Amino acid sequence: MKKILLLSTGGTIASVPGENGLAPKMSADELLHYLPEQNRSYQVETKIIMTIDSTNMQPEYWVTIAKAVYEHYDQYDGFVITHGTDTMAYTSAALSYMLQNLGKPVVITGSQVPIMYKRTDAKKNIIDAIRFACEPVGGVYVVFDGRVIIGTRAVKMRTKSYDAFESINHPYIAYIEESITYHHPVRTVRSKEPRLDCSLCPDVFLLKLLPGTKPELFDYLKGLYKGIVIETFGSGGLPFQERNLIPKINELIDAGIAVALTTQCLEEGGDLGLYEVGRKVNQDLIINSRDMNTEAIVPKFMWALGKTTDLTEVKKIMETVIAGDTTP
Ligand SMILES: NC(=O)C[C@H](N)C(=O)O
Repeated sequence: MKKILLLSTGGTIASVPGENGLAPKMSADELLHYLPEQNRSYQVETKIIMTIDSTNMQPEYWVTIAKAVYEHYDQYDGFVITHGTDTMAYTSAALSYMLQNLGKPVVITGSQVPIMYKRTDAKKNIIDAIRFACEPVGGVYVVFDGRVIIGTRAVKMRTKSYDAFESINHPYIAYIEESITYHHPVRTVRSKEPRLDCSLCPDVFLLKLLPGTKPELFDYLKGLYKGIVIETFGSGGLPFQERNLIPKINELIDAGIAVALTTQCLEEGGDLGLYEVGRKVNQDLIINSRDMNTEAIVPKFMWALGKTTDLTEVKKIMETVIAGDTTP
């Protein structure tokens, strides 16, 4: 019989209505009590890690979650983490970097509707997550609405519908119905020991450009952050007429701040070399995020900057494919 550890962190799934609206209150044990009794081929044990709305998630809490999995790694066959949906994709990506060489599944799930409500999606999602946590695969996964997504590729697309998450720039791994049907192969490392690598520098900023972004903004950011992710237009376009951002970005790099460029387009990634507007920045040190999702770029950047402040090294880590985060 498979032994699974269910770790709860809060979210809508564990929320109850109160005077100020929905707030997470339930423990992992209470969540489990809502599941129908069935002839289970698994045994689930529980542990509360935290009880927060995932809006309040912090990089330091990702470390707490990673450590909880790592500390119990040998005692269980798989792990399920219940989590709020709003920042679930950031957490799943963060865990994908911090938990290396996984030979067992770490599955994150949540729900759009609290488990105590009649029309909840929580029961299905938890049962699906437990079922996938029994599979002989390693790595971090998001299981939601019957779909399995690798941890670095999930994006929350919808605020209300049950199919909140999509796998962006990567195929779905599997679909969970009566049985689990795989659609994409997963590589499981069994020969190596799992490794906890949770060096994190939280000083990362994310900037979405708009027509008219003020270059002076970067002077302010320079003193506050060690890494800046810029969501550019289209394939990597940065404005260089009127409010010219290029000198400011090069100044940041000269000051030792790492700059990663990505695109505001959700699908197909950026290509900095394509247009004149993308080629004008310091090509040697600017980080090209290609088709990584922002939810993965941010924790990866924190993780890379937690190891080194050498911009060449940071660029190397960021541009290395890890846990399927970029299309090679
Ligand atoms: N559906 C949810 O879980 C949303 C909730 N605000 C959270 O992220 O914790």
